[in-house]
Amino acid sequence: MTTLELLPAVDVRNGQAVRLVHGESGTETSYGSPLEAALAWQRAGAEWLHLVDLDAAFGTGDNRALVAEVTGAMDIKVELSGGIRDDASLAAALATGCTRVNLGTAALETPEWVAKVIAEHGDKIAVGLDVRGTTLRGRGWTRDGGDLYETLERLNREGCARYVVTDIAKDGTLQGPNLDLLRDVCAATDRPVVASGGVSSLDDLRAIAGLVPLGVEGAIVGKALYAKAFTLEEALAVVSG
Ligand SMILES: O=C(O)c1ccccc1N[C@@H]1O[C@H](COP(=O)(O)O)[C@@H](O)[C@H]1O
Repeated sequence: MTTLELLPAVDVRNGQAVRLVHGESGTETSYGSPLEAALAWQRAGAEWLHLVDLDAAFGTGDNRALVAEVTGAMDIKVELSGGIRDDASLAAALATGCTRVNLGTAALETPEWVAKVIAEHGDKIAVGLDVRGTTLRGRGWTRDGGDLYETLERLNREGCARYVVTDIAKDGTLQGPNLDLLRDVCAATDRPVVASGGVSSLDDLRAIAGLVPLGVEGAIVGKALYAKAFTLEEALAVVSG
C-alpha cells in the first residue's frame, strides 16, 4: 500500500477549536485552544495540519490573527482554509507561512480570480470541492454553487494543482467516507485528491488508502480524533506503508 497523507483538522470558531455536524453553524462542539490542539497533533507525529477559519468561511468575522499564530507555531505543513476569496485575504493567508491554501467559495463565485491565482501560485493553491450530492456549496456551505463535474472540468483546464473533496452529508457525522464520490472525482481529474468528511475508524482510513492508486493523496480527519475513536499515532501507523 502506498502512503496516504493524514491531515488532522483544527477548525476555529470564536477563537475555539470546534467540530461541526454537516458544517452547520450552531452545531459546534468545542475542544478548547486551537494552538493546543494543533501542537498535540504535531507532537503525535502529524506531517500536515488542516486549519480552517470557520468564522471567515461563514462571514461571521474572522480568526485571522489566531490562525496566523497557530501556523507560525507549527514545524509541520499547514493547509489553510476559510474566507480566502480575494487578493488581500490570499496575501494574508500566504504570509502566515502556510504550505498551501484551500479556496472554496471563490472557485464558485469569482472563477476569473481563481484562474489568475492558480496561474500565479501553482501548487500553493488547492480548491475545496464541498458537495451535497454533486452540487457544490459555498459561503459556509449555505449556498449552491453549481455542478461538481462542470467546475472540476474548468479547474482542470485552468491548471488547479489539487482538490480537497468534502461530502457535506458525511462531515462531522462519523458515518464513514463517501468512497464512491472519491472514486468519481479521481476518474474526472488527474490531479491529487484529498478526502474529507466522515472518517470514523481505522478501517475507514484503510478504505481511503485503498484509493491511493486512483489519485487520493490524503485524508482529513477531524471528529474521530477529537472523539478519540482512535489516536493519531494509530492512524499514522495504518496509512504508512
Ligand atoms: O470545515 C468545515 O467544517 C466547514 C464548514 C462550513 C464551511 C466551511 C468549512 N470548511 C472549509 O472552509 C473552506 C471554504 O471557505 P471559503 O468558502 O473559501 O470561505 C473549505 O476548505 C471548507 O472545506
